[in-house]
Amino acid sequence: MPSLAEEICIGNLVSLQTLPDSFTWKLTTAYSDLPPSSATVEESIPVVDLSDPDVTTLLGNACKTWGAFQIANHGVPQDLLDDIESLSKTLFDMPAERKLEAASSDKGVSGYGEPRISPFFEKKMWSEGFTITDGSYHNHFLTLWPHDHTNYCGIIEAYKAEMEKLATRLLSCILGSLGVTVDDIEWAHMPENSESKVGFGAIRLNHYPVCPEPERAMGLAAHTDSTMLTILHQSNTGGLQVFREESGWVTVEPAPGTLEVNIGDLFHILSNGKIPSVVHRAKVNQTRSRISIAYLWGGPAGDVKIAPISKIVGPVGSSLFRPVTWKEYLQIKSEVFDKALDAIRTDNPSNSPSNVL
Ligand SMILES: C=C1C[C@]23C[C@@]1(O)CC[C@H]2[C@@]12CCC[C@@](C)(C(=O)O1)[C@H]2[C@@H]3C(=O)O
Ligand SMILES: O=C(O)CCC(=O)C(=O)O
Ligand SMILES: [Fe+2]
Repeated sequence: MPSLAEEICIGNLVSLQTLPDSFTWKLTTAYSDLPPSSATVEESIPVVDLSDPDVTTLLGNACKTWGAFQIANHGVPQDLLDDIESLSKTLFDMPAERKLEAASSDKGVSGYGEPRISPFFEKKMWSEGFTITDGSYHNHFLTLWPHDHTNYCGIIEAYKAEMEKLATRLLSCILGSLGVTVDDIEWAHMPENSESKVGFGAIRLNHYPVCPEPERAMGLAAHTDSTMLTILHQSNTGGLQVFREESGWVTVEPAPGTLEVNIGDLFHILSNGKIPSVVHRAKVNQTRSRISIAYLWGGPAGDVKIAPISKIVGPVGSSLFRPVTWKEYLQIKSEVFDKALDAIRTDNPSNSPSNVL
């Protein structure tokens, strides 16, 4: 019987020459690895310069076509990106036993561990990570860095502040491309929600160690983020792939100075389906390990319901999704994973009151 450290920590597997069966994926299911026959040229997601005068149109097109894009001139200081990347490296370089002292509890999400989506897959993913959803990372950091935790906590706080600023800016540009403003979001007018119109979701530090057989392994399986949007910083090693029906899996090469943005399920709901949430995954590498840092921008806190923006639905249109709170949506996602959007669709016969127990 393997110990918890052997069971959970990919750090113990890097010396292996072959992939254990429990980590070997058959990549023939839902999203094929092969490009569709219609895909002719090698494609890539757009890089949008945020200082471009046409930024609203450019972001709108990228969102509608891909649900993902890279951004240049985003204003996040390079030093901060370097700091959070080196914080992540320091953490993942620790021995398995040390990392496990900061493991997320059985019920909790925050802390060190496997990707949260792991239970939905038969095979294990070739990655480890650390999730920050609340203040509990202070205690985890104190355990990991007894003498230096204040410094590391400061990096997280500064990162959160910069990312929130950037996410808010992106939200207003993307809404602009749909002909609406933040004030058209119904919950934005609620006085009790004035402190934070969209809530913090999570920061996920991901580590993908060198892998003996990358073709047969999976770093992070295909998923959409539940968020409004996710801002991703990837180290200089590629691995992120986004899926588009017409193109198949497309690798997002890390371009120096850029950040990658994924549209999440909440934005899909707000836009009444006009903007897709992007299916993405992370592949691994035979010679280089990889770090990525995802800032997952969540929904509004508490009882506030998220629903398609009325002005986008229009006077005669119909709302594709029923209203849900962010907490409720995360719960649905944790139960039905990739069927979560279907579970709240108003035109899905299995969601009609007579079919809901
Ligand atoms: C706020 C959240 C989004 C997330 C679930 C969580 O409660 C905390 C972890 C987040 C994350 C990060 C990696 C990918 C993802 C799908 C996962 O398994 O955990 C997302 C979740 C999500 O977007 O649903
Ligand atoms: O590591 C990556 O490139 C993807 C990470 C990701 O999708 C996530 O953390 O949600
Ligand atoms: Fe993701």
